Amino acid sequence: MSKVLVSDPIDQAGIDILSQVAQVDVKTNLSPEELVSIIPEYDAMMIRSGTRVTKEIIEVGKQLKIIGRAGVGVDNVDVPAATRQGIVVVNSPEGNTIAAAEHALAMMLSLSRHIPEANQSVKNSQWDRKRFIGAEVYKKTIGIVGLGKIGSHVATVVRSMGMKLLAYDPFISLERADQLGCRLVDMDLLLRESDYVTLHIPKTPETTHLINAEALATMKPTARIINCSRGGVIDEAALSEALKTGKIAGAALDVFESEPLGESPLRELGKEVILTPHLGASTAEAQVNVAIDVAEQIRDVLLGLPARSAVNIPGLSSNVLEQLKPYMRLAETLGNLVSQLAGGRIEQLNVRLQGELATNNSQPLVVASLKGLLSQALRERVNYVNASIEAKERGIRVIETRDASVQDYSGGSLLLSAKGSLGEHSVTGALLSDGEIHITSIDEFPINVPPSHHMLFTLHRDMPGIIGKIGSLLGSFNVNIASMQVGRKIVRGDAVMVLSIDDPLPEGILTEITKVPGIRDAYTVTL
Ligand SMILES: NC(=O)C1=CN([C@@H]2O[C@H](COP(=O)(O)OP(=O)(O)OC[C@H]3O[C@@H](n4cnc5c(N)ncnc54)[C@H](O)[C@@H]3O)[C@@H](O)[C@H]2O)C=CC1
Ligand SMILES: O=C(O)CCC(=O)C(=O)O
Repeated sequence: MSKVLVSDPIDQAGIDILSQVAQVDVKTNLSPEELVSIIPEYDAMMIRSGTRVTKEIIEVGKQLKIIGRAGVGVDNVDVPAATRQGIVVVNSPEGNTIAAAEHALAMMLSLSRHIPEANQSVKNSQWDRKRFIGAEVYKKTIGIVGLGKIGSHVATVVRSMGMKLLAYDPFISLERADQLGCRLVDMDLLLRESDYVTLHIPKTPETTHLINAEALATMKPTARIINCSRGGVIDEAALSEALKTGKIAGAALDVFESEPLGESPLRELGKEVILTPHLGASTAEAQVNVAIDVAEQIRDVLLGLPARSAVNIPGLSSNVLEQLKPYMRLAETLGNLVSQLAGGRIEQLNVRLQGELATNNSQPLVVASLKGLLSQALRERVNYVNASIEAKERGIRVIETRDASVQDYSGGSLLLSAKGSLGEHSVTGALLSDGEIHITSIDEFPINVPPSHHMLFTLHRDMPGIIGKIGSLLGSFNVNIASMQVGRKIVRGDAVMVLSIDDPLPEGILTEITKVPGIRDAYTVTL
């Protein structure tokens, strides 16, 4: 039975799903050393933001197949290291959207009305109403940085509160911003005109310290900033200074450069600052959503099924995946076949999507072709996650082409050709109406055979008696032929023969076959 380590608090709904297929160990607050020592026995990890899944943990986690992040941000996982090791990393892109947006809104209103300080004063038996004069958000301008899922929900709500909306997001269209009632502007204008700035961006090299001393100096002295996205997008030292010197009026932060927040000048500030301990996703509803979403994906991957929100399998959204899955099987089979025909070191793989297939996203098919191509060399070490990296590291050049004009099979066909140190070979395949894979050409010779576990291919002169000779030779070695087909372009020219055989070819027989007059080459293949 598979073993899953849950190393952060996860809702029971997720644990129940995992328990259907695995032994689930919930061990929270582990030190990095403890994690390193126990991770080798686990097939999957489920985490929130508390666990840092470092390269060291990944490297010793030899059994790991999947790391599930019950939330959005995967910046606490070394995704490149996981990818290299073929570990799928999944998240829950939407499970906590509303929770995080509502936390930002709560922060904005709390900051405007000094709710935390006012609450504390009443609890301290005071009744000071003058100290807590607030500001209304109605008719004020809010600048939303990052108009993705959370930023969009914030926009929808603040619009209905009568605020004027500015947005900065270089990856969002004018139409989308328009739909949300936002004026898309540059960052400088957003900072200059906003009474409230709310950040909803990932932490990337571009967004790190996006809000620095210079940016803060641009803001109005009455402006307030809210960060419920990622620590590090604000320079905390510069922010503390700007608050202390009155360059801006307030800040509400849920996330920090280092978590848990240690010694910080932010702690010394008064009612102009609200700090929460990364609570954006902490609602009962969001925790159920993300736990179910991620646990289902871990369960599926442990059962050999694809994950719907993998962050490190390029181009595989769930819709694309469902539609292309049979063709990915085809691509993988053809990749495996062509690598065995080409033999030696492969230098280049051409992937041609033909007919209807030419209108599809090629990336999943390329990845599947590479997985098949490398499966002889890497066996189970290669998967959809690391196939592209492994190919790149081996210097395999990948060329993708499309030809919609080829109308050979309904649904289209896929042609792979591999060029290597021993020559070049090509194979074409398609799916028949029942979804069965068929190899439809070898080195441009038309054939129509389903792949089988053991196969023998010959290139020979099309002349009487040759098929009989191969049959007798195989018989003399006690090899049983399950099926046989010949493909040729012209009568008595060159031809290929494809045999499905019941057992692997015994040692030495391939050399005997190549000695048969008329046989130019012979290849044995295991699929
Ligand atoms: N505080 C908390 O507990 C939570 C925090 N988050 C964090 O909130 C952030 C936003 O999450 P979602 O809206 O779900 O992500 P999303 O991917 O839907 O949206 C992010 C947006 O940021 C934009 N963006 C990327 N680089 C940018 C740049 N340089 N400048 C401006 N915009 C840029 C993208 O175009 C995208 O529209 C993430 O960092 C996520 O980790 C999410 C959930 C809970
Ligand atoms: O797991 C959590 O509570 C943090 C959520 C979060 O930051 C995210 O989903 O990106």
